Amino acid sequence: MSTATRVLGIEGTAWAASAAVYDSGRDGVDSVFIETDAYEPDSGGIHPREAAEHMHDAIPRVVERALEHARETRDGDDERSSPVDAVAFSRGPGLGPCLRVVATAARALSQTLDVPLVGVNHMVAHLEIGRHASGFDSPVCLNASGANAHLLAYRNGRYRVLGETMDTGVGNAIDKFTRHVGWSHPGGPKVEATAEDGEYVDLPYVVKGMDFSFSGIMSAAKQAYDDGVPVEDVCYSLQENVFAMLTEVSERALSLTGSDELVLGGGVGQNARLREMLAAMCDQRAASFHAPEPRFLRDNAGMIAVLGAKMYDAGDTLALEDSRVDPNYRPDQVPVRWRSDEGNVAIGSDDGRIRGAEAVVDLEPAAGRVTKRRREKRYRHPALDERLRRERTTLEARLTSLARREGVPTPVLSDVDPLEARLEFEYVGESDLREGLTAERVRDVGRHLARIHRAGFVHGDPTTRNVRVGRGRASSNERPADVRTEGGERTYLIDFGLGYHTDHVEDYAMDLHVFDQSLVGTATDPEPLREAVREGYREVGDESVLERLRDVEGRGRYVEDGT
Ligand SMILES: C[C@@H](O)[C@H](NC(=O)OP(=O)(O)OC[C@H]1O[C@@H](n2cnc3c(N)ncnc32)[C@H](O)[C@@H]1O)C(=O)O
Ligand SMILES: [Fe+2]
Repeated sequence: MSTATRVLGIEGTAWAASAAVYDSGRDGVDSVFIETDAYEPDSGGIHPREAAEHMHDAIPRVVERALEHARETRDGDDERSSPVDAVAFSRGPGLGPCLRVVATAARALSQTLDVPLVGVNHMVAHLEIGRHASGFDSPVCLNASGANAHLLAYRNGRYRVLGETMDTGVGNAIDKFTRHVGWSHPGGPKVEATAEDGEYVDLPYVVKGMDFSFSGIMSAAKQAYDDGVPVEDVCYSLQENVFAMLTEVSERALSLTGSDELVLGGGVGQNARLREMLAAMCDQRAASFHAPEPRFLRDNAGMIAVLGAKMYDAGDTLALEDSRVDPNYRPDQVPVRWRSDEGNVAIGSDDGRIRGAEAVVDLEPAAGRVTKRRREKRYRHPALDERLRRERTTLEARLTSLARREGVPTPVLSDVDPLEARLEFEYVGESDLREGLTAERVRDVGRHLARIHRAGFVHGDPTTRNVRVGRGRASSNERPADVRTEGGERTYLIDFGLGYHTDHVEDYAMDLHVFDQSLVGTATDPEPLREAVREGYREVGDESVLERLRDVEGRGRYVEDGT
């Protein structure tokens, strides 16, 4: 007789002292019982020591309640001595003192119940609960939680981080604003309620490829409040911009991976406006969207138990001596053993031209013309949508021309209409670099990037798809040395729509890094190409940028080893 898998989950990374029992069900119908005791700070944000004390008091209570439930709901003919098959706990990321309390409790339970211990990554749990509930095979996942904000997709045994916040988590950013206004923690629900009566005011909007940043918009929001802008207007506009940023990068990730499934995870996912925008975006591109029920979005042990059961079934258990917690545990550090590789998402091999995240592009090679229109995004507030499409169209036109002035082959612009968000270019090249990767061409791209960086701007999205190769007219400023490859062939940079002026070495390094990652994602043997882009860059550009690139790579996010 087949028995169901039953796992006790324990969560306590920050505010939720929570225990749950997942039962996979004998007849295919599973169930999750969750008991949570929330820590509510008297003032300010979460204090790690107070939060740990809360865990210390509350964890035994919620665990006892969950175990009681497990005993009560046991099958009469189940002869196993323990009411659960395994104990799963959040190993990180989270607040160290809280994690240690939870881990200690989990180890003790695993010993007294005499069942294995399973160590769960909290961020992967936020993601897996959506995949579990939706039944999607290979979704892109947007994790919008307090301390984090990630875009994730599965490939070769890991969840890869496609994009993430460059500063704070999305919930924490919102909570900092509400603290400034004097509201109690957590601020997210208060912003949502207050936003209902608000009107739109302009605030910063910062997206770089699939990364995004909240620091600028948060300082501007505080400043607006201090300047007397009605708080409901600030709340409303904060939501409009922050959630549009998250929706935009989610759409870009769908476009770049070719996936047509999106799941949402994390406490901020409880926000109705965020869900509405994501649903509208998916609807507009005929993708499927799933948001788990609120009890599975905010921190909860149910998601720990559900992923714990998958890991337990895959034999992924922990010896006591290996069960240390990790406050900085990243989702891409987790070897994923509980799913087959069929759900691989094609990171880097995009068909973005056709399903374009931003624009519709009409190619007319015979007429030598390309027309690009930035589509209206229904999920965005109309004022924001218009502003972004106009700004990006103008910027794309300007940077494309500026780059050519620096000796970088780019298509000649024949028409711009910022109001219609329309651009018309000369058709260049015969194919994408992606279809014909050679060291020589890649070296040339390295030189091009160095030239535009020296001129004080970045491309913003230099992927192998945004480089065209072929013969073509030389630009007026092009020096003979620029025509590198055989037969007068050139490598053209196109699609400067995400470019911007900057004098920060970090931005230049990130620009190079984006290209480097696109080589890794596209080429079967990327190493010689990665070397070539650096060589090309070194010929023209600044060594400090290459140094910073090494720094960026050392930050640990960008592991693509597939092991
Ligand atoms: C590491 C772990 O401890 C952390 N968890 C966490 O931050 O709790 P979570 O439950 O996923 O998210 C809480 C955040 O979610 C926000 N939040 C809750 N309801 C919200 C709403 N209706 N609108 C916007 N934000 C909301 C809260 O303000 C808070 O910042 C994480 O996942 O990053
Ligand atoms: Fe969380």
